[in-house]
Amino acid sequence: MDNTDAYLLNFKGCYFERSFVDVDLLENLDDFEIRDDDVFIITYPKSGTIWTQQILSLIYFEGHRNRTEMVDTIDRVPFLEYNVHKMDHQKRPSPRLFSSHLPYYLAPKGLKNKRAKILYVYRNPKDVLISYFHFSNLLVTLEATDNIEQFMKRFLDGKVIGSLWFDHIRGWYEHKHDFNILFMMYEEMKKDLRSSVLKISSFLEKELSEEDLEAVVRKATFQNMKFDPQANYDHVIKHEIGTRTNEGYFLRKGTIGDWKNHLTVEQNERFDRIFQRKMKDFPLKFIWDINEE
Ligand SMILES: Nc1ncnc2c1ncn2[C@@H]1O[C@H](COP(=O)(O)OS(=O)(=O)O)[C@@H](OP(=O)(O)O)[C@H]1O
Repeated sequence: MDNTDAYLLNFKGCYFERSFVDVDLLENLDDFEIRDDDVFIITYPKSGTIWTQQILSLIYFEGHRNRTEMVDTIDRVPFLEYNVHKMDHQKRPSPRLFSSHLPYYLAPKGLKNKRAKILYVYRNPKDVLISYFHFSNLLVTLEATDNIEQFMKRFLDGKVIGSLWFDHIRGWYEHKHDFNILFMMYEEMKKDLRSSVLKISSFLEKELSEEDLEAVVRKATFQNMKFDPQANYDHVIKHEIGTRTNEGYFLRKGTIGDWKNHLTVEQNERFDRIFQRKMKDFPLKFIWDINEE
């Protein structure tokens, strides 16, 4: 039986997590007021959102020394369409930081008019798939399965939050001229976090001193975030959303190529064939297999 509708809500062709999505906001997205100094992190799920939230909140709020130490990342860089803590975004002081998994065609009009800045972070979809598989088994609000084949089918049918990976990235990339947008690749961030933070801060026109740069890089490593209660969403997922087990974490492995530990040779080849077919005329170059040190 297909349980998609029990967990997901389809709004104008894109799937959202049913339990948390703000339907009222979705219906009025076009008119959501955007400010020039707003910054949006836009991702397909499981591509590095929380990581980029951490980097941005450190750059903007100097989370390490500006009395924001006690504020969860989710409140510093809240999701637009998943307003978990019922914030009144119009009352938030500038500059506002947002996160979102929206497809390009649902973006508020102000973003399309190049007001505000967007960071679009993307990741090897095979690693996204594996991260998503574990996450779906962790959260009570997502449909669990212990069968990768079943999850892969769901992922390739686009019956997951954000719908089809291929459409999400293509949509944003092909419409990049409508937005003030920087594309960042998870694997590049992983390979060279320092250069990635510099690239991000330069796009945001936020100059960092050498000391601040070092602090951002240090606090945005996987190891540091995993043990930082404000950064790792532990409270939110365990006490507000709910988990099926006590074992899992939002920050699970944070590596490149974990798909190799999960997909069979046949599944990998099938995925590659679909990838080639869907992305063959796509101009953005992907370099997934950067070796980790
Ligand atoms: N600092 C750092 N370095 C490397 N990797 C990191 C980092 N922070 C988060 N992550 C990994 O990102 C994955 C979660 O993705 P998202 O934050 O986009 O998830 S969500 O869409 O907001 O639910 C998830 O990937 P997996 O570990 O492969 O499951 C996280 O571990």
